[in-house]
Amino acid sequence: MFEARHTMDAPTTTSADNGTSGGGGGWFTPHKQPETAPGGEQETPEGRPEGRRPAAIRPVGRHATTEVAPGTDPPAEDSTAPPTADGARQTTPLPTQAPAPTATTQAPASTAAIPASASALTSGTATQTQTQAPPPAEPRVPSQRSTSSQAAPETTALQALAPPLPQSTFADASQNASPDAVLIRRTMAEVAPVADKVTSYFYALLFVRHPDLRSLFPAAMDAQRDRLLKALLTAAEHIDNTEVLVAYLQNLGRGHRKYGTRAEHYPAVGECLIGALSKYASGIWNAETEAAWVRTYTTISQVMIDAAAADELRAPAWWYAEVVAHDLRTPDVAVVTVRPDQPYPFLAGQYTSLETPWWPRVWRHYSFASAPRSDGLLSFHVKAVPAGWLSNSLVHRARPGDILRLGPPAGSMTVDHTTDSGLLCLGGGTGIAPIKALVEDVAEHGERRRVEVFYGARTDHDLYDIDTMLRLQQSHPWLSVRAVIDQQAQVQLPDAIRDYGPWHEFDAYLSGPPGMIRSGVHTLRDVGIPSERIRHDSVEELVSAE
Ligand SMILES: NC(=O)C1=CN([C@@H]2O[C@H](COP(=O)(O)OP(=O)(O)OC[C@H]3O[C@@H](n4cnc5c(N)ncnc54)[C@H](O)[C@@H]3O)[C@@H](O)[C@H]2O)C=CC1
Repeated sequence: MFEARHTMDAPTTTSADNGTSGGGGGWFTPHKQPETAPGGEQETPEGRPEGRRPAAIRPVGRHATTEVAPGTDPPAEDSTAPPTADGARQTTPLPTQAPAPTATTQAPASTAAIPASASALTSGTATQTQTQAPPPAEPRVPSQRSTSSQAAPETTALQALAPPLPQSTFADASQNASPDAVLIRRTMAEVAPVADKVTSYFYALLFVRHPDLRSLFPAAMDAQRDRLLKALLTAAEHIDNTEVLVAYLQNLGRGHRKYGTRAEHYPAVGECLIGALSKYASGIWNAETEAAWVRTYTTISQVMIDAAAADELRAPAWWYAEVVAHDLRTPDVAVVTVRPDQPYPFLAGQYTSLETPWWPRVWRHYSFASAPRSDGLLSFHVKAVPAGWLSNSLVHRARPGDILRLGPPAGSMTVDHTTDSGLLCLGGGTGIAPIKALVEDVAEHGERRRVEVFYGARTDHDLYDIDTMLRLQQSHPWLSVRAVIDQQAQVQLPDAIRDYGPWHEFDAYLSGPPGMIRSGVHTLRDVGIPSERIRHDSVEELVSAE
């Protein structure tokens, strides 16, 4: 289902370890190395480009737990427990209430499962402080195409841009796995039942041992704390799939620049990752397994570091953007238009990550609702969701003059202009935003490609952008727009296409809620569109943002 046309970013450098060298061959030092105090002496990297390689990592798992004194409290966190998505108060925010990481103490369970999607290593500016209760998880809007690259809407970690790695791409990855991959997956299987504990322990270790890194993360870690770990574990699990993984990690590395992530942070993360895994996979953990993780993490982090370094040469870590228009289309949907402080290059169909001044270091993904414009303005369709603090602030609080921050563009749900295939576009709710951008993109290329848009909404009142779409239809004879309203239609959005077609000559684009994406992929395959011609935002990412 993941299309193969995804364009990989050019390699930014020759990455250090390809995962096949000897154990501990990177700057990441296995636990058998003499331990040193946090921030103390570290192994000198060898044979690496100057300056950008991080220092040695020292895993701190069961072999190092005595370094964290029992009863040691992790760095202070907001004392106000963040509300959960359903409005309830969370009683165990992390890492504040996480027991000190020791060999015998378990961190509190989180709600996250380990293998998941995307990314966010750290986030936001370290200079801002936040005293309000942090926002709970919020649906994010992404758009990574089901291709190999990354996701939509960043979820996560190594954060907003951490495009989710398409799991299904690796359906057959278990066959012919490398020895390291076998050991990695064995570890993952071992920790799967205690994924929440691994997550909690990982962040507790990270913030106890490296308190300076705490300021890179949002005040509220409830929604985002597992993003980094998820991204790392997802990448590790697919370490054999070089092509897809490199693109994913490069995007992840670039996306982390806006959080203030630097090369020297990676060893700290690596040692805590190994520390958490070795503790909770103790039944199978041995020197061989640790060496595999060291090699794998070294490879992963080096690709990210190199991509970030290359990106530094051509783009800012983030853009400031002033709100210049705010159009409340329904009681809970706004079209927000911003003017970036400097040129913002992107492609129609991509998404960005967005931070408001009201929730520092909390980023969410939103797709660009227009193709690139000559005036440089960008627009987003934002729906205020229950308990979604960032989306509510964008819909109900943002006004012209407010300054937002934008991360880099991401996602590969873009139009392939090398073909003249028709485009079948399904947009559900605010998922119509990138679909509109794709239509504008086709129009600007002056091609006479058929574009068939199906726009789904719960009620006719929810068709907040139908006027725009109908205007486009009037202007372009090659464009057809059909509204599918749940309350009135016999079938939901994806199945509605069955009454039209044939579609087997079309490229398909899906954008909307995860359920729509899932059923849409099934329907599209069923009507004869091959998987490699179906593009959509990452379901993993969408799910993780719910
Ligand atoms: N704002 C943006 O830039 C983007 C938003 N998205 C995602 O789009 C979604 C939009 O949310 P809402 O507007 O509340 O949409 P919604 O929940 O009201 O659903 C919109 C329509 O999608 C279809 N649909 C929904 N669930 C379905 C299912 N299980 N099976 C088949 N069809 C289904 C129906 O036609 C429904 O009317 C969010 O998940 C958001 O993350 C995706 C890309 C961009």
